Amino acid sequence: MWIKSIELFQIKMPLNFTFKTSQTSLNHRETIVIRAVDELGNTGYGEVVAFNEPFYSNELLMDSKSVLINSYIPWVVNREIKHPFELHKWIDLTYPMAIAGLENALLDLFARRQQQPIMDVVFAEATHDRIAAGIVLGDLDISSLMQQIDYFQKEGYIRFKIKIKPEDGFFKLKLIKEKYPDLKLLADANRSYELQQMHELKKLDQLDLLCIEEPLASMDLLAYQKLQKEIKVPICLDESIQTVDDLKKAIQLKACKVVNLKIGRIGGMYYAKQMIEICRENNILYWIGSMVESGISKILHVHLASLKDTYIPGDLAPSRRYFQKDIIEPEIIVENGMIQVPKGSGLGVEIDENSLNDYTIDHIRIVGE
Ligand SMILES: O=C(O)CCC(=O)c1ccccc1C(=O)O
Ligand SMILES: [Mg+2]
Repeated sequence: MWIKSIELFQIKMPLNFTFKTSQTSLNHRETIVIRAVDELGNTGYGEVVAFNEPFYSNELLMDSKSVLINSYIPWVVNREIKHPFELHKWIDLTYPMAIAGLENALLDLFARRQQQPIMDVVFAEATHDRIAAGIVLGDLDISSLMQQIDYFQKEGYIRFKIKIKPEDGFFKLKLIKEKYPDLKLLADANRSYELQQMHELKKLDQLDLLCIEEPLASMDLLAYQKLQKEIKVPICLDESIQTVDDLKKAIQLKACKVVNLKIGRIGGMYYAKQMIEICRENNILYWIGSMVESGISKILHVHLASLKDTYIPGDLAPSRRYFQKDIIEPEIIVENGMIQVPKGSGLGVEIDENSLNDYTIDHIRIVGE
């Protein structure tokens, strides 16, 4: 396919709630939506999910934007691309979120052009038509936390991820477990514990958690190796696994039993597929996370989570939990705790251009000469 133009829509979406983790507090989500157009007028969309501050990854949205404009996009515009994964031969992983956004847009474009669902282009395997949703609750005070769990479990959600910090993480999880023993429960510490807090970390073993995500402040896999030897609860790595080599090293060291895969963090679907294959070969459990993003990236994660051997339901909740209005049509909805995986070509959803324009704070179009 011949790439005619690429557009960047820098968007700023107000969040319906303050998203609080051990590291930060978010009221808005700013990302960059990428639209790619081919010579036949087909379009494809991807999203660059970097943040404005380095609380989660070192890649900042402004850096993703400039590397896209100055380097990656001039490379693909006015060029014949046989397959979107060709990108990864030319572009390294210095800016994984920028490359993922561009790859995802070209992949959606390519799949639509071939009239194939996006998952069929990448994986030759059966997938679920519907998947279970998962709720992530921020670092809330205990009464709001219990209230929210009560509300969402009545709505049909069964899987809950709770953001925790050392000061009160165990206390909160224990109360939740006592009141709702049957929930599928996990916790994400976002690097807030020290290895020296072993006593606090070991207490998590009492709670029958599905896993503890990214507990340690240091991203040192040797520290994780030590920790996983000491605790029974499976360690799930998120931030610490950015490349295929990181994953191989973690497996070799037995530094984790579970991996949270997010397409932006690891640089695209090309790497997601490789990591899933590696997990399968090494009996590492994997599941699909997310990053408080618009429906464009979220729905791609819904597709990925339709693989049949994910460990637990993903961080995948309805559009309206996050935003008053999403930019995909139909929006992501959850009924009885389940999300329908879109059928149809590419991402299987349309883009609501009005919403996209409403949220846009900067627009750049790059065309070939
Ligand atoms: O609700 C979501 O989209 C996932 C929330 C989440 O946990 C998260 C959101 C943004 C950045 C990092 C993380 C994380 O998994 O650590
Ligand atoms: Mg996480």
